[in-house]
Amino acid sequence: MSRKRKELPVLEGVEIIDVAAEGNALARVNDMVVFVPFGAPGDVADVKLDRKKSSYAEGHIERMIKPSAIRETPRCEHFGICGGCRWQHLPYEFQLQCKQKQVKDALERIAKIPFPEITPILGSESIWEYRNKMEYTFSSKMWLTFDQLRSGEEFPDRRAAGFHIPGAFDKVLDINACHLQDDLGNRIRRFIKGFGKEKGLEFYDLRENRGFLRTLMIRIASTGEVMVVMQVGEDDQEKIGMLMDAVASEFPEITSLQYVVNTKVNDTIGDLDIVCYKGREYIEEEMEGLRFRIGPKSFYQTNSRQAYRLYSVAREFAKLKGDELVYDLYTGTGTIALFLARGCRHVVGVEYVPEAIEDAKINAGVNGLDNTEFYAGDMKNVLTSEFIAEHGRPDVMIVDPPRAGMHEDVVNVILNAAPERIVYVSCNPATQARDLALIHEKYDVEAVQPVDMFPHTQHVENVVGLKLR
Ligand SMILES: C[S@@+](CC[C@H](N)C(=O)[O-])C[C@H]1O[C@@H](n2cnc3c(N)ncnc32)[C@H](O)[C@@H]1O
Repeated sequence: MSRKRKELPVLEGVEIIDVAAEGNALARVNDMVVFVPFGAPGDVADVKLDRKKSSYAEGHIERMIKPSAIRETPRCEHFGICGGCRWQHLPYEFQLQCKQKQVKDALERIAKIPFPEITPILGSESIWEYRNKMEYTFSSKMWLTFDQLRSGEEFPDRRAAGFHIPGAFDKVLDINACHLQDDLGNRIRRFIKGFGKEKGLEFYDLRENRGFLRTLMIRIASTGEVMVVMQVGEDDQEKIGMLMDAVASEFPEITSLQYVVNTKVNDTIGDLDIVCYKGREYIEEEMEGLRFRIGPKSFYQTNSRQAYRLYSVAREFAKLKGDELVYDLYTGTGTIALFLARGCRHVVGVEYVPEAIEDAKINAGVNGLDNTEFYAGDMKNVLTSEFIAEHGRPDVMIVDPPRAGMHEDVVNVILNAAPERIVYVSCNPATQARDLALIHEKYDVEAVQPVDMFPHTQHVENVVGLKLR
């Protein structure tokens, strides 16, 4: 979304024919693929090119000639500027079809292995307010839209709280309402922004690395518990106390109010001490009677209800009878491991982040599950043939790697361990398909079930059940 556009041509009367990667729409003009953000299949429009490469181009809709019949009015006032929900103008049913196709295409074009019919994607029951966690950034440099710039209006007060614009690290789109989380999240953010302005608390200058209000994380659990973590750029206890007291008194429903002082240049807080100002240090999520403690640094699937459906699919594909040894690789805070622990003999969880492993152990204790053990470290270093000799050959392996998929060494150790079943949960069908092509050496795909965790985005989760041949 650069403002310094090179003078490239306007392509007239372009028909959008499909959706493509990164949530863009796609057109074909004289054998050239043109990616068009916020287009809809069926749109006919004049498209101004912004970037041209040898094999493809990127452009934006300059003039709509005939909008697609499937278009819907986006709910969000920030649609088209905010990088978040790029598919709000597409009906939810159509979004689901696109995600189903994304999974099928990856299996056909990348994995190139036989697979059974893909069961219809499990759509999200809530398509709004489905996120349990949101993170906002405060900035002294509000992003000005093209319309605002063209209007000639002056914007002397550019303090903002919202989201980064892709490709503009120092500017933030001021958000009035985001519909991805319960409206309480909007009210808390708006209150802190208003309070900050009223009391003269400096909004962070991301270029100068100066200021007080930096970021805000809001978690609203399905149990109703609410966590707020305010990141500030100065260790000024008077200001911190004033802000925290005001938030606590305005929002008594907050059960965990925390802050962190960060004077570093980057705004990651993984290495910093977070101070609990009021309430408990964690909130709890609940799933089938299991309680999961979530601290400010803990990972938890952001769509709680769909996480339950995702884990239920994983459990179904694992076909546990009760006496199995299960490995849960990339276990995070051990949620899948604990979810399965009641239905098998023993679970071994492995994960990179030591704090997540600590959470997993705590959650095992909270739930009285003594048939689990967890290990922290890089998968390719931890999961070795020695590790398997020591902990036992697994009957079932659940793998849920990050977007990059699995390291080839890890795939090889899994193939040598040869569990009866593998359940591969993935947030990236392309890398999952790449890994499946290797796993296919010894395994057949038994079942494929996509799950939608993120309505209005192009992201899709996919679960594949595999059986040793
Ligand atoms: C998609 S998350 C899965 C989390 C968990 N299964 C859940 O549902 O909550 C992927 C996890 O893999 C971990 N991870 C990433 N790279 C890793 C590596 N090289 N070795 C071990 N774990 C890794 C991440 O920290 C993250 O917790």
